[in-house]
Formats: sequence, C-alpha cells, structure tokens
Amino acid sequence: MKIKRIETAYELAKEQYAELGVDTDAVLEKMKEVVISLHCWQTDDVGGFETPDASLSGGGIQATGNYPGKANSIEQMRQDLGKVMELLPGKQRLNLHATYGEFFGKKVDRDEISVENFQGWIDWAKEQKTGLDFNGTYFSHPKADSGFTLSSKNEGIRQFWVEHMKRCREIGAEMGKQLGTPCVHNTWIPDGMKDVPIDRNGYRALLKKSLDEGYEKEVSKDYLKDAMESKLFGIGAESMTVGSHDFYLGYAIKNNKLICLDNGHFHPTEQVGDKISACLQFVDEALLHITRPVRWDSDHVVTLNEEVQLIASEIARNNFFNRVNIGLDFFDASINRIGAYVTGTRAAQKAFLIALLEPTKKLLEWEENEHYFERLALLEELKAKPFGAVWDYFCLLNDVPAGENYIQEVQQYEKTVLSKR
Ligand SMILES: C[C@H](O)[C@H](O)[C@@H](O)C(=O)CO
Ligand SMILES: [Mn+2]
Repeated sequence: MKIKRIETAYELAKEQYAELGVDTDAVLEKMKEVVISLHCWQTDDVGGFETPDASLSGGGIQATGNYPGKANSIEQMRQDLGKVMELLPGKQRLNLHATYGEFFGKKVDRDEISVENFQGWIDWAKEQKTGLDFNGTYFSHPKADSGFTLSSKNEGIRQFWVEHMKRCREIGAEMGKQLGTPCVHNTWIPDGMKDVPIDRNGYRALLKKSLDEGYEKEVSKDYLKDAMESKLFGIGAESMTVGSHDFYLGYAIKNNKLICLDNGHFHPTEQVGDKISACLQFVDEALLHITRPVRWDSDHVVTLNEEVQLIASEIARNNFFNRVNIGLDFFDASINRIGAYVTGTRAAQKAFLIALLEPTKKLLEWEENEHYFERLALLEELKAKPFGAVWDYFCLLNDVPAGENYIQEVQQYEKTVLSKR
C-alpha cells in the first residue's frame, strides 16, 4: 500500500471524524493503552513442551486441524512469536501456560515446576521489552483424567494441583518482579461432570478450599494479579462445571481477585461486553479471553464481530483500560498459525480503534435526553465511517504492514520457515 495514499486517506478520515467531534490523533495516542496479551498456545495447538511429543488432551477443549508448520520447540515458538509481533501494531505482552517451560530434557511434573523453568522466558521478555502473564495447566495430564483437579475428592490429586497452583504463583510473581510489570496469573480448571451430579456442593466446597490454600501466600499486586476463569460447560462435562461464573465471581469479590471472562464460556445469548461494567462494580480488575465461539467454545480466530465490538466499546466508553487486562484465547490448527494469530489480534485491535473513534459524549447526551432514534441512527452511520483509513495510518505509524499487506509477509514466512519444519 502506498504511503502517500495512506496519509491522504487518513487526512480525509481525520476531517470526517473531526466533524463528529472526534480527534483521531488523540485516538491514535490512546491506542498505546490497548495492550494485548498474546496467548502463546496458538503457535503449537496447546501442546506445550513437557515432552517432545506433548499434545493437548482432555479438559473439554480441542484444537482441530493439521496445518503444517506448528512450532515444535521453544526456539521455534519464539521465532514465530517474533514474526507475529513484527506484524502487529501497538504494544503486546505474552501469556504463557505452565507447560511451556524449559525442562532441559528432564521430567518435571506440574507440582515441581519452578522459576528456573521460566527464566529463559523472562530473559526473552526483557529483550523484547514486554510483560509476561501466566496460567496453570490443569489438563493434558494423567492426574486430570478423572475430570477433577482442584475439586477432586481424591486428596492426593487435589493436593498435587494445589501445589501446582502455588508454584505457578511463585513463577508469576517472579516474572512480575523481574519485568517490572505485574503478571496476571490465571486459573482455569476443566472440572465437571458429563452427567447429572448429586454432590455439586461438595465439589464446589473442595474447589473453594483448594483456592484458599493455593492463594494462602500473600503476594504484592505489583508483581502478581490472580484471576479465575469460569466456564458454562466443556466437552465431556456438559452437566456441571464446578468453576461456574457464579462461583468465581463470588470468590473474586470476597477475596479481592480478578474475574476472567472468556466470551466462549457463556450461554450464546449472554454478552461478555455486558458483564464488564457489572463485574467492575464489585471487583477491581478483570481479565478477558477474547475468542470466537462457533456453536460451542470452539476457539476460532477472533474476527471483528459485534460481540468483540461491544467488549471493546464498553472498555473504551468507560476508560477501563487500567482495570481490564486484555487477553486472547483461540487456537486454530487448520490454517497458517501465524496468519491466524495476526488476523485475530488485529481484529481485536481494530475493535478498540473503532470504539475509541466513537463520539461517545454526543451519544450519551442523546441517550440521557431520551433521543433514542438519534442514538440509533448515529450508531448505524458510524459503521460506514472510514475507520480503515485510520487503521492503516496506525499501522504506518507503528512501522508494520498496513491493510492486507501482512498476508504476503505471512506467506513468505510460511515458504522460508514454516514449510521447512
Ligand atoms: C488454553 C486455555 O487456558 C484454555 O483455553 C482456557 O482459557 C479455556 O478457555 C478453556 O476453555
Ligand atoms: Mn479461555
């Protein structure tokens, strides 16, 4: 795309938005506050590197597809992440799962992991000048095969996972300390039942007990922020999920924790965008897993759809950028994974840009004066405004390919790197 054309289109767009009272230069400055935490697991189909042939199993989640070029080692993953970051405007962090440590060819079980397994990532993040986030991994493990981890009635299994959680928090805290930016430590467990359980209460009481034990050690929020991710149901756990939204929201409010909202984890008619302002009345911060559920929690690549737009708009309208930690959660193994990553992340970023380009003050004024037709009409007209010209200029300012130009870069990377794996 020609630089001159991008600049000219931006100037015209700037005028159009200015007529609505929107300062596009200020919006581009504000985009610096939109920091997206890249989920490392799109590069390798949630496999991890505990063993050379590690792959996703259990947990009620599934990566489908077999497109060539998956990252098979930490080196390959870092190379891929480097490419992804090269093609994204703005600022990012990296979100790791506990199975992505450096295990030096040894068997290091989940209750044995320590900072030394992640020091390499911390050093990498220092070089990249980026922050790290962290997740315990409560699936793809024989001790998760029963369908229960932190809520297990087998005390040995429950204690094993509590120890995993404690270690994840230690690792996360060290990441936050060394990198000078708090690590968001997220806990998602697959625990639940295929068929109707008798003892929902018993499992939930055990989960509460495990969380109390796992969180026992106080850690400064300057280093670590604990989040919990609920879910409606998973494959094989259709009748009851122990860590439901009610459960974690209650726990988060009572214990000053973060609530993680994954938009694939609710009934299809519920909107995470609607939940943000509800939750933030009672918790200080939230974590998002932005995804695209297609008929179920399928974790398709994020696209610029209404659901994602509402999430972004709610954050922008209320300036919640310092209270909502933005993460992604998708893993498509059926297409070029780097392309999937870049397309999905850019879609989320575009939603934030569109949100910031909204003349919110005007809309609010109409709303408060019950001028609902005017509100509706302007919201509709905004959809036809030239946000694409502002997006391309944002890419230009950030020295990354504008518009569709990144497609050929991904193709080239496939040719020179991915196809050789
Ligand atoms: C791999 C992730 O931790 C996982 O997708 C989790 O966040 C989730 O959303 C499970 O459905
Ligand atoms: Mn998730």
